[in-house]
Amino acid sequence: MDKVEIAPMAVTSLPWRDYLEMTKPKVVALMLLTALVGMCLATDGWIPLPALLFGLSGIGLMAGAAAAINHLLDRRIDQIMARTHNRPLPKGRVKAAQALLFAALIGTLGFAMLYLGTNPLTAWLTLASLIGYAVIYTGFLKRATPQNIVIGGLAGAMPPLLGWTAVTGDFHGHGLLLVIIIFAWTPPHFWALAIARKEEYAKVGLPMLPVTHGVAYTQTQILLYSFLYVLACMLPVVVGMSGALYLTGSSILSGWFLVRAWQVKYQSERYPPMKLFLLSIWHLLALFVLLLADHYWVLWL
Ligand code: HEM
Ligand SMILES: CC(C)=CCC/C(C)=C/CC/C(C)=C/COP(=O)(O)OP(=O)(O)O
Repeated sequence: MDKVEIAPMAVTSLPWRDYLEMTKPKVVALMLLTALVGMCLATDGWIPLPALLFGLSGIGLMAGAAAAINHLLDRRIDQIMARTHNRPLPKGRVKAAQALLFAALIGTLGFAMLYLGTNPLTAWLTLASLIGYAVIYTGFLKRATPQNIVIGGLAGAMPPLLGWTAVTGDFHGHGLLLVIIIFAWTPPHFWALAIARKEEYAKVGLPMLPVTHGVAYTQTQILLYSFLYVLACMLPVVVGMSGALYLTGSSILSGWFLVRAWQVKYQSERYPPMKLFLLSIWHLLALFVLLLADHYWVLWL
């Protein structure tokens, strides 16, 4: 019997994949983990189910909408850069109007879920984060200053606080402290990649730090922000939010990150910046899992 062959195009051109790609699903997934940790640390009991379900769905949908707007506004520069030229908009698989409609739909749905299912504070704060990333960072800062990701990084760092307020309906310094950790993490995370992609950013005229100030200066900044990051990682212990398990685990993680950041500065032939970019993602993930483990470990003792 003849084999029935499935044409590869039939698989690769499924439109939902393009829409999913525009939401930057892996980035949003890590953000949702940090939001979940914010929720868990906000309470000693169970997270109320509506806050958990509507909170995570709403934050995820609005972050996905912000990412889709980023794809829309960046479609022309994305077309030129090798890393991004295959994206749905530059390739014409999704039209600009479709992307806008998609972002508006999921963004509105996310806002409604947060407003009605959690509380107005969380809905407005998440909207502010969406505007911070999609409009202020993408539309303005990214093209204006090499400090773009330091300032714009605040929007991406917000999810733990959003998770916190989804549960409590109120600000708390401890939630803000988790934001500070991600805020300090963002420059080593992004500049490590920016060094590796320096030529591409220069080609499209984006003023990323390695383009405007050179690789050596960026490596120094990565090392300095890595010190800030490990200091920020100690804050949960300093304020008594986390205990011995977190202290032990995060100290090991911090030492490891500092050694790698030091190597990026002084031995980059042995440890290239792109490796630090990948490490940064696993590092933040491990750190937030530790915060969670420490929280429940202490409660169950
Ligand atoms: C302004 C702040 C940020 C900037 C400029 C930035 C930049 C980037 C860039 C350019 C990539 C793409 C790498 C590629 O396509 O190969 C990336 C990947 C990634 N980022 Fe960030 N990032 C930021 C904040 C965050 C935050 C807050 C998180 C999560 C808490 C995060 C998690 C990730 C993850 C998980 C990936 C890997 C995605 C994948 O492999 O598809 N980033 N980041
Ligand atoms: C509501 C809320 C929590 C909003 C946060 C939204 C969000 C998805 C932030 C992502 C941060 C990020 C990946 C920035 C890279 O953008 P880039 O344009 O520099 O990178 P690119 O060239 O890969 O697109």
